[in-house]
Amino acid sequence: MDGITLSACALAVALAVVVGIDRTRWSKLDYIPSVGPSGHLTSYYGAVRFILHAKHMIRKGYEQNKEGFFKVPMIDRWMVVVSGPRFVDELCKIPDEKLSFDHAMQDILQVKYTFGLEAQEHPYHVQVVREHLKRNFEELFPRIFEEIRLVFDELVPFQEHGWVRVGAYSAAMKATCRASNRVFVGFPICQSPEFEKIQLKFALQVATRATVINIFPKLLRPVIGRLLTNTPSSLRHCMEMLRPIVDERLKKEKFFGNNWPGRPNDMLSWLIDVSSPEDRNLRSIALRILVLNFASLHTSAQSFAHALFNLAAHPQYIEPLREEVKGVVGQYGWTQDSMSQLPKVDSFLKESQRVSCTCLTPVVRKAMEDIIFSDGTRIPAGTHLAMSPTTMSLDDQYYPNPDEFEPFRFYAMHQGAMTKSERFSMRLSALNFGQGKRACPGRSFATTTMTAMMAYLVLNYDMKLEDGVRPPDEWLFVNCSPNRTAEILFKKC
Ligand code: HEM
Repeated sequence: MDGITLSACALAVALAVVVGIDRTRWSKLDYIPSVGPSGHLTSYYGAVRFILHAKHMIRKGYEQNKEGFFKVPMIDRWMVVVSGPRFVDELCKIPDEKLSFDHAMQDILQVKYTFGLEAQEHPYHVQVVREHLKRNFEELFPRIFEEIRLVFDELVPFQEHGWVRVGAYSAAMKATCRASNRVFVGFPICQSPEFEKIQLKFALQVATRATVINIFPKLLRPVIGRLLTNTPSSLRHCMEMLRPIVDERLKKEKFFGNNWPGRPNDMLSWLIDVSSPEDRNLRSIALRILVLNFASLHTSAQSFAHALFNLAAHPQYIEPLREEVKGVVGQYGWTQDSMSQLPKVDSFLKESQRVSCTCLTPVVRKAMEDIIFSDGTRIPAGTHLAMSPTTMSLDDQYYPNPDEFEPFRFYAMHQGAMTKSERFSMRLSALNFGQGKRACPGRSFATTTMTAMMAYLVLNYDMKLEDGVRPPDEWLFVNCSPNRTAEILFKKC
């Protein structure tokens, strides 16, 4: 054996030992049923399969453990999935100090090396979404709707007769980015392609870099993390774009306090309002805008693109949706309140989220101490515990004909008194936005904005797919993106 071969063998053995030792840390979970091989080394085969086959693997685990626990292999750990009403209820009652959202995110998103711990340590942006955005939404809705109208009129140029091809994924991304940033940073920055690019790139890079860092053993992560981090450059770009506005507002704030005439009512002003003196600066505020776009953009845009594909694949539902929108908007106009009076559009969006989720495990928590469930199952400290509402939603005990796309099934459920099982089905749907104290604070903003976008489109356009067949989704781990290149045909009606 020559020197190079010998060194390569030594390196391979060392890596196998490090990796094997890393896996033995999880031997306390041996008694929980696994999907795929469960040996310290063989489980890596399952972890590699999980990259592209998470949906199938989690569904298999669920079929075998519908009311209980199973585990799925990730590259860096096992993730335990909890199923069935009894244990979902129990998990929901465990406080955040014991089952931590922040610590799970630190591991999954490698927060320390992607956007930094400061946004988690001083989460004043979450307070702003939870309180200010909700409180001011009614007043802001006309601006959001104006942006929706402008962006779709640009994206689907008028053509007198005939169909226009539009890339559904990029259209959904652009529309969502502009509609939400109309409230986050205001006009004209919300319409800047450069600003949009910074937000999209940051979100994608955080996800990709976190995935790469997580492939390496714990010992090497600080080194890899520092080599890969992109926050400084994204933050610098975002700061450059926001500098003129934020500097001016901070200057006025100093002279006039927070009530000067003409002060814009938007996310930037609210962030300035609630930040502590140490955080009231351009850097901290630009970081919060990046983080908020990270939390809101891909989730909303992907859900909306899924809904567009589902509608274009079932164009027979356009007319009943259009009738509903015509009636309500004709009577009340485009307001936040009128958007809450569109039960068929709402049902369509919920059903779309049920059959085409963006994330199989929207709720993940890290056990900060050993957690014991009522059947005696012990989840050791350090374990990631997840729920997969989408997988449960494909079970016929909660939804009849679960694999069928039935856009008005939620509408029908609301018509009469709900059964116990239907109430749980509604809960599964809500779990796509998380649960408890850490549930998504942007839920009503996201659903109202998506409702307004869908209502505007069905009122103004016919839609179809070239061959009538929904293009395949793109899976990566537990995340499901709608097809990024497929087009939908639109015709002004
Ligand atoms: C369809 C769109 C959306 C979906 C499916 C979604 C889903 C989620 C989920 C599953 C969580 C974690 C909850 C948990 O673990 O219990 C979350 C957290 C969060 N979401 Fe959303 N979200 C959406 C849109 C938005 C929007 C539009 C905003 C902002 C306006 C937003 C802001 C946030 C924030 C700040 C958090 C972190 C909360 C915290 O740290 O306590 N999301 N979201």
